[in-house]
Amino acid sequence: MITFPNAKINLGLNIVEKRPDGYHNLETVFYPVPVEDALEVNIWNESTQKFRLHQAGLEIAGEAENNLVVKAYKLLDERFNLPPVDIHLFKHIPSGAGLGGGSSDAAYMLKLLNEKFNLKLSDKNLEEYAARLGADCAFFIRNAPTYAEGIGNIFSPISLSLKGYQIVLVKPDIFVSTRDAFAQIKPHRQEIPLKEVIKQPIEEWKERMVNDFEESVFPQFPAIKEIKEKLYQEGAVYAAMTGSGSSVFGLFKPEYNKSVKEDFGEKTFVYQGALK
Ligand SMILES: C[C@@](CO)(OP(=O)(O)O)[C@H](O)COP(=O)(O)OP(=O)(O)OC[C@H]1O[C@@H](n2ccc(N)nc2=O)[C@H](O)[C@@H]1O
Ligand SMILES: Nc1ncnc2c1ncn2[C@@H]1O[C@H](COP(=O)(O)OP(=O)(O)O)[C@@H](O)[C@H]1O
Repeated sequence: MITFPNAKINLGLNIVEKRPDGYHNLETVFYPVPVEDALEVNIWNESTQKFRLHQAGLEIAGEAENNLVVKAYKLLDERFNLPPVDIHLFKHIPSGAGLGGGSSDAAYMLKLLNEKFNLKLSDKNLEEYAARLGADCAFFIRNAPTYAEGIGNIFSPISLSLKGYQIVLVKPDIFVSTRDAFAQIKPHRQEIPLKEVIKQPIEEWKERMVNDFEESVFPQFPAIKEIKEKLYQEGAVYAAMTGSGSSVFGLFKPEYNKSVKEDFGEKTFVYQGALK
C-alpha cells in the first residue's frame, strides 16, 4: 500500500507566551501544501525482525530507529502486535524547513497502518497517537486548514479556502535551529489576534499577518529575508517564512502563470504549484 504525505505551511505564527515547562504557547494556522513524500508499506513475510526501512530521495539526519515512520509503526505495534513490515520512504519534502515533513510522514504512517491492517481507529484516535509523536503531527490526520494553539497541538477547524492560488515555496540551503529560534523570541500577543486576521481578505494579510520568527531569523540570515522580498517583487499577494524557517512561501493569484524557479540559485529547493 502506498500513500503520499504532504507538507504544510504556517499562515501567521505568533509566539504568545513562555510556559513553565520551557515550551511556548503559540497561535498559527496550518494549511496543507501539495509537496509530497511517498511512503509504501508491505508485509515482510517470514521475517524475525519487525521492520526494515529503505530510504531514497533527500537525506534524513539520524538513525532509521529514530525515523518518525518507524516510531509511528512501533507505537501501533505496541498495541496491535502488527506483522513485520518493509517500509519504503521517498523523501522529497526538505527537512528542518518548517514544512512539517517528518510529522506528516508519521501521521500518514498511522493512517496507512490503520487502513492496511483494519485497526478501526477513528480520526480522533489517530490524532491522539499522532500527538504523541510530535506537536504538529496530529494536523496531518485530517489534513485540512486548521487554527492551532497551545504548543501547536490544540486544534479548531477554520473555513478558509485558498484553492487554486499558486504557491511558490523556496527553501535555501540554510539550517535554522527551532530551539535557538524560540530562545531568541520575546513572546507577546499581536494587537489583532490571528484568528481575526485570517478572516480578512488575503490582500490585507501583508500588513497584518506575522510570523514572529522572522524578527529573529532575518537579521541572522538576510538571504531568507531577500527571498521574501523577491517573492513580493514577483507579485505575491502574501509572502512569509513558514515555521521557524528556513522555507519561505509566496501566494499568488490563481491566474499567475510565470515560472520563477531559475531566480533562486542552484542549491535552493523550489516548488511551484496550485493549492488545493
Ligand atoms: C514552531 C513550529 C510551527 O509549526 O515550527 P516548525 O517545526 O514547523 O518549523 C512548530 O511548532 C515547532 O514544533 P516542532 O518542530 O515539533 O518542535 P520540536 O522539535 O518539538 O522542538 C524543538 C525545540 O523548540 C522549542 N519549542 C518547540 C515547540 C514549542 N511550542 N515551544 C518551544 O519552545 C523547544 O525548545 C524544543 O526543544
Ligand atoms: N521521516 C522523516 N522525515 C524528515 N525528518 C525526520 C523524519 N523522521 C525523523 N526526522 C527528524 O525530524 C527533524 C525535523 O524534520 P521535519 O519535520 O521534516 O522539519 P520541520 O520540523 O522543520 O518541519 C529532522 O531533523 C529529522 O532528523
